[in-house]
Amino acid sequence: MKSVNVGICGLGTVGSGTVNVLVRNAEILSARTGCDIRITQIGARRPNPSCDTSEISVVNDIFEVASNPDVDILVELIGGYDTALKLVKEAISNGKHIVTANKALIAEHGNEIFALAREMNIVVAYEAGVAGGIPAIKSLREGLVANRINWLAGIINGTGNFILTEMKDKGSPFADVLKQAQDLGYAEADPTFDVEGIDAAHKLTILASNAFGIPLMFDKTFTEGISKVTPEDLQYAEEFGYRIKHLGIARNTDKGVELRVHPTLIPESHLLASVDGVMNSVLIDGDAVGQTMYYGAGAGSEPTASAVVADIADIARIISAPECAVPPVSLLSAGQDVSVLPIGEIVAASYLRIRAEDHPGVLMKVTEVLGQHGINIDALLQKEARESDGCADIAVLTHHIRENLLMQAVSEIEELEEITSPVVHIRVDHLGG
Ligand SMILES: NC(=O)c1ccc[n+]([C@@H]2O[C@H](COP(=O)([O-])OP(=O)(O)OC[C@H]3O[C@@H](n4cnc5c(N)ncnc54)[C@H](O)[C@@H]3O)[C@@H](O)[C@H]2O)c1
Ligand SMILES: N[C@@H](CCO)C(=O)O
Ligand code: NA
Repeated sequence: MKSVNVGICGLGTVGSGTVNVLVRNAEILSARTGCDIRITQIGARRPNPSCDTSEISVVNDIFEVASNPDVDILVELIGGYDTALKLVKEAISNGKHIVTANKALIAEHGNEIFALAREMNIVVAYEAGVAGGIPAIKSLREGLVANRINWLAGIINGTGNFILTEMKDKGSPFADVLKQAQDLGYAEADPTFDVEGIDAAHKLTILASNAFGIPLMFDKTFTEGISKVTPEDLQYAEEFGYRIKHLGIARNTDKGVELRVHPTLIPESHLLASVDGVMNSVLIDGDAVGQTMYYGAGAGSEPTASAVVADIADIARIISAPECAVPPVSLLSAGQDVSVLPIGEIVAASYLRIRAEDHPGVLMKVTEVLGQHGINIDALLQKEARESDGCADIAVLTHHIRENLLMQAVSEIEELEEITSPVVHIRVDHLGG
């Protein structure tokens, strides 16, 4: 049986989970891959009581792992950009295959990393970085390989989904729920990455690249977080028969590719609407298969380790198989330049929340502005004025409209003297329904 030697850098939440899964399931893994997969070295600043490393060589300097001749696969689980990039490049240059859970690194430096990997004939695998334990990348790369992918949409940040769920179900304050997610090891080192949609944009960039065969285009991904979603919006959405979810959406259109992350109203009857808590889900529409949907834990120690170890097993098979039997672990294609549709050009239905002074005729003025821009109202509700400020909320669902046109109407509504605060705008998506 061929030995495959693994070096792990970083022994935090995911690193310790990876050690535990590799050790606990060693027999199953060797039966399934035909390889003896063993951890030969760990690079860590300190031991982690969540896993037993007493029989493994542990060094402080992670760069020792990158140059260790007894390491075939370097597993990067330190997170962050600069050191991680240096480590991965050094390991590739030394002929080591890479497994990483670092979506920030792949989304922002992946084009450079893959170019180097191609030169060196090295595999770089990153399943754990996208939707944690869900085999989303593997599904796109292998299970759906026959399809032209039309679009995909996903709840791909566990922390954000956890926050929206707790706010809706328990009315819990934002800060308390975020603290809980941090304590459970779900949140990024900088939790604004979760809350402001940057983490989801990293993952969407990677999904879109795999789905459409395009370069990684994180800089062109439109990103809006959940920090401005209020309990009122969650409640009004529910009254309209919708839920608000933080979605990453990638669509292949005639005019260009849509790449966007933002809070989204989706019909309450849609399967994605019931994906709650830290769970993730990815919905993919392919021309042959139609829609397929994947659901599972998007974060956490062992769920994420499950994907890290799956990548290690894939690479073990590749390096132990005769060349003619190499399984299909492709690198991202270099792709060609593609145009990404500016957010103003997308055509979507929308939810607007307009806070207005409670005077006769205000509702008419608002609907008149919408009508003048050719914006059709699908549904509307007005709430009683609050005693505190004498203002009432008007919530509107519009029909599909190009976003630039809608924004013109919104700024005209904001100019009306009875409108006391900025209009809240959340996009609506029926997700192919
Ligand atoms: N936590 C999750 O649920 C989850 C899920 C998917 C992906 N990820 C990604 O996995 C990676 C690791 O996340 P985590 O949650 O395990 O983070 P973590 O903070 O728990 O662990 C990172 C570990 O790396 C160590 N480290 C950092 N720099 C180091 C260095 N130079 N030398 C030695 N050790 C160093 C830290 O001390 C820490 O123990 C990140 O890229 C993260 O985005 C995490
Ligand atoms: N912070 C991320 C971890 C998984 O990538 C999340 O909450 O989804
Ligand atoms: Na995954």
